[in-house]
Amino acid sequence: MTNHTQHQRFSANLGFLWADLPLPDAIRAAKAAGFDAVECHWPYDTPPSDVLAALKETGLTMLGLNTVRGNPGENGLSALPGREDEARAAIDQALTYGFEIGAGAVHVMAGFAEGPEADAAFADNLRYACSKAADMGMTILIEPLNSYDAPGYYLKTSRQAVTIIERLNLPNLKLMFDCYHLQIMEGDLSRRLTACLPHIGHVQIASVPDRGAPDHGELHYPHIYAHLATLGWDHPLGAEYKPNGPTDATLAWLQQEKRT
Ligand SMILES: O=C(O)C(=O)[C@@H](O)CO
Ligand SMILES: [Mg+2]
Repeated sequence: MTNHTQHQRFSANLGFLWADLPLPDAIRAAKAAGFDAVECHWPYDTPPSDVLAALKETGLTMLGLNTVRGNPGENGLSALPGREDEARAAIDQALTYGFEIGAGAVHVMAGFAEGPEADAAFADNLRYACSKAADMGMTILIEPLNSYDAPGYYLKTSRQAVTIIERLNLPNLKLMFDCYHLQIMEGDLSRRLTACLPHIGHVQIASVPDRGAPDHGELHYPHIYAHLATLGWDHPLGAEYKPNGPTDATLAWLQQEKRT
C-alpha cells in the first residue's frame, strides 16, 4: 500500500529493459508500457537519427547516456591516469550523440582505478566534460557503483562522489543516485537522499540485492517515492533493473504506481 500523494514519474533504462529490441523499438515499447521517459547506456551502434525519430514519434525524452567503457574488461576511462586522450574522446562522443538526440545528461564512467593519480585524472576529465557540456546545456553525472558488481571501480560511495562534486564546484556536475548501488554500499537511503539532494542529477531504482523490478527485496520503494515527493523531487526515476523474463511481464510495479 503506497502512502504518497504526488505521483513519481519513471524512465525506462533501455540498457536493461527491452535490451533484446533495437533501440528505436525499445523506445516504442517503453512508451506503450506507460513510461514517462527513457535513458540508455551505450547507444552508439544505432544512428542518432533513428533514435531521434523514435523519440519524436513517442514524445519521450532520452534523459541520459553513458560514455563508453573502453577496452574489454574496462568500465570507463576517466579516472585512468595516462588515458586522458581516450577519456576525452569518449566524453566528446557521448556529448555529441547526446546533444543530437536531445539528452540532458551524460554519465562519465570513471573506470577501475584508485590513488592520487586517479583522483587527478578524474578531476581533470570532469572539468573538461563539464565545460563542454555547459556549452551544450547538458549535465555531467558521476555514479558510485557497488563493490560486488564492480570491484575496484573508482567511485564507490555517495560520500566520495559528493566530496568530488563539492571540491570541483561545477554547476553542471551532479550525482547519479542509484538506490540499488547505494543501498548496498551505504544504506540509510532516506537520510542520504535528503543530504545529497542539492547534488543529485538523477535517481535510479532496482530491487536489492537481486537488481530486479523495484517491487521486492530489502528496499520498500513506495517509501522512497513518498520521501522523494516530500523533498520535491519530480524528475522521472530511472528503472534500471534486470528483468527476470520478458520486460513486459515485469511491469506490475509500474501499473501499480500509475494506479495510486
Ligand atoms: O550500473 C549502473 O548502475 C549504471 O547506471 C550504468 O550506467 C553503469 O554501468
Ligand atoms: Mg545506475
